[in-house]
Amino acid sequence: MDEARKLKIAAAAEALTYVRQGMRLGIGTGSTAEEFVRLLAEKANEGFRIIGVPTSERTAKLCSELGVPLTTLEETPHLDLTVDGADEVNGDLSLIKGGGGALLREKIVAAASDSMIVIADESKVVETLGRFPLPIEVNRFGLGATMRAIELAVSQCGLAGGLILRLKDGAPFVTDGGHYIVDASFGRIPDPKILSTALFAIPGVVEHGLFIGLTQAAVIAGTDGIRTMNRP
Ligand SMILES: O=C(CO)[C@H](O)[C@H](O)COP(=O)(O)O
Repeated sequence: MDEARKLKIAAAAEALTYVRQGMRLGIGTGSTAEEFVRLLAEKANEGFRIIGVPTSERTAKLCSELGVPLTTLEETPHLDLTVDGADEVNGDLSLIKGGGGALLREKIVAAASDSMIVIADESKVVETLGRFPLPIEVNRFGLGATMRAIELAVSQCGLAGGLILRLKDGAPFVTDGGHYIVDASFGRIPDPKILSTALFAIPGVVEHGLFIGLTQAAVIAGTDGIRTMNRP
C-alpha cells in the first residue's frame, strides 16, 4: 500500500474514535472519506449501530455496497457528526472543498450536523487558502453571464485568477445536483468571508467550496503521526 493511502487510513481511523453508538452521521466524499466509509462499514457489520447520510451518489454507492445503513435528510434532518475530507484546511479550520465535485451536498450535510471533523493528510494544511482552485457550483443556465459576474465580483474583492469550467471526458462536469462547476485559481484568498459574501450575491452561483465556521476539528495524518487541530 502506498504512503498516501496509509495516511488517509490513519486519519480515518482516528476520526472513527469520535463515532458513538446510535450516532446519525454525515458521510463525506473523496478518497479520504472513502477510507472512513470502509472502516465504518466494518464496525457496522460487527453490529455497531449508526446511520449515515451520504454527501454524494458516489459515497452512497460505496456505503450500500459495504453495508453502511443509510438515511436521508428528509427522514433524519438533524445529524450528530459529519466526517469528510478537504482540499485545503487553514489554521482557523476554514476549508476549500469540492475537488470531487460534491461541495453542495457536503455543505448541506455539514450544516445539518452538530459538528464536523475533517480528515486529511498534512499536504492539505495551508497558511492561507487558495492554492487549490476554488470550486464554484453554478446553474447551467446563463453560464457565460455568471462567469462574467464572478470575474467582476472577485476583482472587486482584490483577487485575480483564471476561471475554468470543469470538464469530464471532454464535456462539462455535471454535479449530483445537475449543475456545472467553475474552478477559480486565485493563489491566495486572504479573506474567505468577503469572497464568500461576494459570490453568494451572484444569482447563478449555487454554492462555493469555502467552508467557513463549519468544522470543529481536523484530524491530520503525517509521517510523524496524527495531530488534531481544534477550532480556535
Ligand atoms: O471536497 C471533496 C469532494 O467534493 C473532498 O473531500 C476533497 O476533494 C478531498 O478529497 P480527497 O480526500 O480525495 O483528497
